Amino acid sequence: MSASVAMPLPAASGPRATLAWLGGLLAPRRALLGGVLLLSIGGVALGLAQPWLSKLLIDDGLLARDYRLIAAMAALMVAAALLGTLVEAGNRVCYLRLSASVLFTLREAVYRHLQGLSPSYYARTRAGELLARLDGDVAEVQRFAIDGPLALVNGVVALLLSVAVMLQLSPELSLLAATVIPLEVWFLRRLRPRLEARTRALRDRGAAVTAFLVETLQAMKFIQSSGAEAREHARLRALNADYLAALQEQQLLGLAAAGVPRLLAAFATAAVFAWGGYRVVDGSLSVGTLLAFSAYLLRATGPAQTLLGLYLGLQRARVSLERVGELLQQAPAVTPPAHPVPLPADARGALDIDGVDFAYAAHGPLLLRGARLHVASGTKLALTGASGVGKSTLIDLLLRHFDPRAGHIRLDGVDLRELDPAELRRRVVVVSQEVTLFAGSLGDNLAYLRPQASLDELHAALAAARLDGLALDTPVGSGGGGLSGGQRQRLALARALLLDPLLLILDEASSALDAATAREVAAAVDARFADRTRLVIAHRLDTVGAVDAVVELRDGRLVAG
Ligand SMILES: Nc1ncnc2c1ncn2[C@@H]1O[C@H](COP(=O)(O)OP(=O)(O)OP(=O)(O)O)[C@@H](O)[C@H]1O
Repeated sequence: MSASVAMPLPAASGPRATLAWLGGLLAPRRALLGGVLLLSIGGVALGLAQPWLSKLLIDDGLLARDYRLIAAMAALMVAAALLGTLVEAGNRVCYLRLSASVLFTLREAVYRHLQGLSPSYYARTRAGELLARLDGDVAEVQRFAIDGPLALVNGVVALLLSVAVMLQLSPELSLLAATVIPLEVWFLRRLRPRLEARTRALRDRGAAVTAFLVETLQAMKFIQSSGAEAREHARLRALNADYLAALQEQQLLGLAAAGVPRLLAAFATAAVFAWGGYRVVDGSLSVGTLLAFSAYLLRATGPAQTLLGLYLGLQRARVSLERVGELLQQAPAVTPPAHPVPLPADARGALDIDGVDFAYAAHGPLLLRGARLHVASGTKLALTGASGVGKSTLIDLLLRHFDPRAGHIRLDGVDLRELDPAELRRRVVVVSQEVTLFAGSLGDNLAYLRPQASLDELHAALAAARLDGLALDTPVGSGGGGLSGGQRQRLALARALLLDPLLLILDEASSALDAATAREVAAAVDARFADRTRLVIAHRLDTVGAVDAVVELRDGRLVAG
């Protein structure tokens, strides 16, 4: 499963590139896949031995009244069934291990890729849509990646073996049974494009329902306060109706896909019995041969159906491959350097913003143009600017969520593009207005950025952030449920107090606190980080304590305030 990280992503879009990528996924599991294939072929061969044994039992044992042969054949049949069960059990175990390892690797690889995408990507993508692709589509791809080769090998082997035995038993009846094949091929060709289109529609509509649920469940309080429950209920009903329509169409096609070949197989069997029965009556065919032939025909229609199902499964998997492929083709906003430069050992948090241009869209208007600022280490700087002028964007640039279009940002003389992003984000810490908390205890959330912090450190951080009224085991709901807005902000500040940043950025970090508490917490933060560089964004500068300088972001430039 460790192959996930090193696994290359498809070089190009399209099902062929993604299939090649899947081949790469299976390559390290060759041995397990080979084992599963061998065991299933063994199972198929053992299953196919049964009708042959019954033919021998009838023709050479029963009709020839050879009791020893009858006993031997009966014993062989039991042995074959027993061995078949053992082989099947071994096969199940190997199959489960193989498919779980492929599923997890695939999901981890896609998740890892998603971890590298920019905040802009998440701003425009629905979480439920991602969930549907990461869950349903990845599972569909995995099923096909494993079941595909297995069904193919099993189906082909079983079909070839059955056909070989049938030809051996009666070439004439074999030819008769084969007449339905061209009809099946014609039917499948007509069905394929429709099935693919319906499957895409079904998966898209399923994802729309998931996206709706994820969004509205998170916003339930707002929906209740807005009295919008009936409207959202109606939206769900409409989405469900859309889904049902797509499901019905897809199921009907699936029914036709299975039903028509079954009908054709019934025709073939009827023809074989009619003609074969005539030959038995006129004495040119033995009863045992006709019975064995019809048993093999039945066994041949099984694999034929499997191969058919595989062909249709390929259409379904292609849709999911495309949907997963679309995620994988999203390029990360920034590329980590191949050979990162470490920060100097005596780094103190000197920040240089040097002629930085930035725009969100490739050809969009510049939000920052030639922004320039030098912040000496240990300085506490207030950053102001009108709403929407780009302050949060500048912070995202400092964390290297994006790269500037022109110019450089340096921390202690090293361009951010040359640093290992993980090291950068350990040393540049942002406490923002939006506090991210996970379901768990207060202590878990506090220690999230530094899990090895001692209990004493955790308590000290809580006290400094004026949160000492709360115990570490206080339960916290997802999104911080159960805590007040001010408590959440103080928790985020307490988190920062546990860290050792070179540059600490407070982006409206105490906006939900009353002025007195905000000043107290600011004093605690200043005492803890007196020698560190601090960048403070606040609408009310009187709550952040004394600052060394004020800088305003105006018209894309940084000017002394
Ligand atoms: N991911 C994004 N993609 C495209 N445009 C964006 C994105 N994020 C922000 N913007 C736009 O960039 C501009 C600057 O936004 P930013 O959040 O940096 O402003 P701000 O100064 O922090 O505002 P505020 O003080 O209101 O928080 C805004 O016009 C915003 O609409």
